Amino acid sequence: MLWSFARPHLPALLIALVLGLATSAMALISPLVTEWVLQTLAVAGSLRDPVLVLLGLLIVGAAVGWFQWVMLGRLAEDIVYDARRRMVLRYLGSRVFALLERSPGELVTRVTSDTVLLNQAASTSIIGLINGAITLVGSIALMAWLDFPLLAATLGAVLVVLLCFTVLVPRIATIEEKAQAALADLGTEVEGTVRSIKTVKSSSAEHARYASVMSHAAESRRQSLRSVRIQAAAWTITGAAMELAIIVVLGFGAYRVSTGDLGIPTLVAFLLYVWGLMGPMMELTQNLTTLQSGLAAAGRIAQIEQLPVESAELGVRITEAADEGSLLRAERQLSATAVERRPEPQAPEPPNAAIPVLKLSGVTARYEPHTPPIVEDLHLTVPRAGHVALVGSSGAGKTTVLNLLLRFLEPDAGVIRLGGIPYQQLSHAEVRRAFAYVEQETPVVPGTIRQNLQFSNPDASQSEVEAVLERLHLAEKIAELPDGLDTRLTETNISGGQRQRIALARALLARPRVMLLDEATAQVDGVTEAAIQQTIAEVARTSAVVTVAHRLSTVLDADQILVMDAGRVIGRGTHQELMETTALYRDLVAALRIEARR
Ligand SMILES: Nc1ncnc2c1ncn2[C@@H]1O[C@H](COP(=O)(O)OP(=O)(O)OP(=O)(O)O)[C@@H](O)[C@H]1O
Repeated sequence: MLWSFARPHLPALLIALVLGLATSAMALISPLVTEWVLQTLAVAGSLRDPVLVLLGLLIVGAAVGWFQWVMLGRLAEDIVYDARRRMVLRYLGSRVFALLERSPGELVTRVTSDTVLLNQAASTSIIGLINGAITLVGSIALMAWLDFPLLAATLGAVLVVLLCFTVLVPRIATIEEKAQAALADLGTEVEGTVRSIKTVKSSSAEHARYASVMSHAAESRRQSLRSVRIQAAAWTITGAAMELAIIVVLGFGAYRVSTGDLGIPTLVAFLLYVWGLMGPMMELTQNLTTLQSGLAAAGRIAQIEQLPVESAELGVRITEAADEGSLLRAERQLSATAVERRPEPQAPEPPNAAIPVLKLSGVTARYEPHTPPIVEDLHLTVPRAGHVALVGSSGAGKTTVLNLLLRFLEPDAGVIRLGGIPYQQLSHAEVRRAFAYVEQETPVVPGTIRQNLQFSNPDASQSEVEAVLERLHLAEKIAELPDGLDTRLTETNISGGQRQRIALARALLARPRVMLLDEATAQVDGVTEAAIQQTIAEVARTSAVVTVAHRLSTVLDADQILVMDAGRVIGRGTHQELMETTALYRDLVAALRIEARR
């Protein structure tokens, strides 16, 4: 899996490997040159040549080392960038409720921190492992050439390290996985606490939240500490084994020098190799541990692939980084959506204006398979112009109808038609292009107010934007902000009602065939209420408006009202008709009257 992230960067990886090997080769030559220096000293010869060679090795080694470092850095960043690109595409292409089911904190950590663990594993440590292994074998070969008995003593120590690897490395992998999962949980906790900070404070629940977040922080610490302990053990054993090897070589070598079997220059060169072995041994230990964290991260990143996507074109493979095709297809699909969204300025009326813009026939839908349907056998016709209001008690399935219209949810049975064409024959983008949607909780989309207003119609002109702002009584407020329309929209610089009006302005600028409005259940201020009412009335003259109505004024104005109860439509008609025929409607209206009077 890890290799699949590295494979597209094979040429860079190979160059970095060759450079690494060159650096290692130079490090391997140094002790031999040292032996040469010592031997030259013993015969009182000129030191010029060996010293020049040593200097040359130093300079070339430094230059190659620097270049390799930069190359590896770039490679690592390329891998992260590529993985992030794939993940974000997958998020944007996935089915809405599959994405919403996962915690935002977790989705964020996958893109931000898991990718960083991955990059090192897929670049530096793959190369480090190959390089370390080759250097190790090279050192051992050169040591065998220098003195075989001394090598046998050294290998004893190397064996200890290898044994330690086989026992410890699999454990590091398991623990790393747990440590990263604990980190993601912590992310989820912090994110949720910050998001609900007002509720937390107003309920004096800081302590409870603090305890909960800190218990996750403690768990993360505990898992990371376990990982640190094992890594420390691996490092200590490696270090101690190498120290031991040096002592053995020193003692045994000194004995062999005293018996005349070994020259001092050879012993020094051999010792330098044993010292030099430290490098590759440590490199191997380090890289194996990094590789384990990377593998755990890659596993978590790969889970993103299980998010079901809306269409095959958006099915970006995360672990098949070499599969550039899937990535380009998804990017093309997204940009095609952006192009399609631009409304045609004078869309010619289709020849048969009698065909309703939306028609739902016998639609049944559920969020999870094998659960009771949330909407059952729904029939609904939305004419090309006019206002259809959905009313009903909480949980009746009104928002679910909007989810069906926007194709966030697919029906289990029945057909939805847009302008007479079944949804199945249209792409998700083609369906959504017909709509503008104002959510109940009007979220802040990251960006400036201008971007928030224009992202569904980037071609809207300045005068159109100004006109819409004027109409929704927002112009004055926006003029007061430090950067006007270019002020970043935050949760605090705009009030809830103003944010709703911004969402409404965005919907108006999109000039949709159908405007969907999920009214806020909470009371909104008078200005916003009047703006909503006036907007619905104006838009409904030329196009369709479907509202989930929570206000009396909205209900009274509607041309057609559907009363929903437990997923079914139990009454439909005008206000007058329903007052006479439907008891639940009378109750609802009575409740709204009380609300309105307050
Ligand atoms: N993503 C989801 N997954 C599973 N069940 C869901 C999901 N969204 C809504 N439901 C369930 O569907 C039912 C209808 O919800 P829906 O939001 O459509 O009701 P509503 O009529 O709009 O209510 P309200 O007026 O309170 O917003 C509820 O029982 C809810 O628990």
